Amino acid sequence: MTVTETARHVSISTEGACVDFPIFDAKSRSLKKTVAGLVGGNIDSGAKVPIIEALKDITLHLEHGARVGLVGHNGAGKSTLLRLLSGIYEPTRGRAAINGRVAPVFDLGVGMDPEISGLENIMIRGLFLGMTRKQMESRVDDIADFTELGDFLRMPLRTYSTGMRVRLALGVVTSIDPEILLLDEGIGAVDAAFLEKSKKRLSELVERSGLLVFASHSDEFLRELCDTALWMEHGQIKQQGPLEDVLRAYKGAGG
Ligand SMILES: Nc1ncnc2c1ncn2[C@@H]1O[C@H](COP(=O)(O)OP(=O)(O)OP(=O)(O)O)[C@@H](O)[C@H]1O
Repeated sequence: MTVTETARHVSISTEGACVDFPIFDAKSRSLKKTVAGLVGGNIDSGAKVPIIEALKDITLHLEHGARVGLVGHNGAGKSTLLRLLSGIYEPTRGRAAINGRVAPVFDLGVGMDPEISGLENIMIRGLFLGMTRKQMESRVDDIADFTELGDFLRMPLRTYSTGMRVRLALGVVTSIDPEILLLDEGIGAVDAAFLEKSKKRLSELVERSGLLVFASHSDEFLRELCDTALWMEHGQIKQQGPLEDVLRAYKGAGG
């Protein structure tokens, strides 16, 4: 597919989209005692079954070229929004339309098999992220070099430390060519030197991708990858605009 064709159709639109989670085994007494805090989505305890309103009335239009950072307190709805934008969650109400091939990178370890080797996992993970076998075959050597895992690449993944797994996953993720890249920060486990090395590859990945939405608690990372931002609070969009404006407002509000 040519760049122009990609540019023409890559987009995400949502209209009044809501995502609710009914909780069937909640303890009603302790819920009544709950005081409203900054953290988490809204809980509607009026109904028979309490409902967590993780996302409420999300109206959003993102086009090719968008580089959007997601900020907000714990439980504000960032991960749920990424899942809605990826098509993993259908809106409970409202609508969401996604045009383009999505690479959801929420959990770096997802799609990894502990019983097969690092090299085999590189292949499997690449296919899961929408690449073809041929594309992965031409990239596997480069990924293997990047991870610096050497002979461990022939060992089963279950023998890896957490940081080693993240190296492998980051190697694969940063080698793909996604139309829509949805990224949840999960890279804390690698050592500082490797993180520095990953930044360049991450930036290049973002440049190659048609549209980026990146949920992160790190200003530094957001500045590196995004130019606009969306501030989520209690499942709603509190502010959307240029990255620095949104960061300033969010920090000013105690974020
Ligand atoms: N599978 C689920 N079942 C029930 N409630 C959920 C589920 N997933 C998310 N929630 C609720 O939805 C709200 C939003 O959660 P979400 O994970 O989207 O927040 P977040 O902004 O990504 O938080 P964090 O920064 O802590 O990762 C929270 O109140 C959470 O309790």
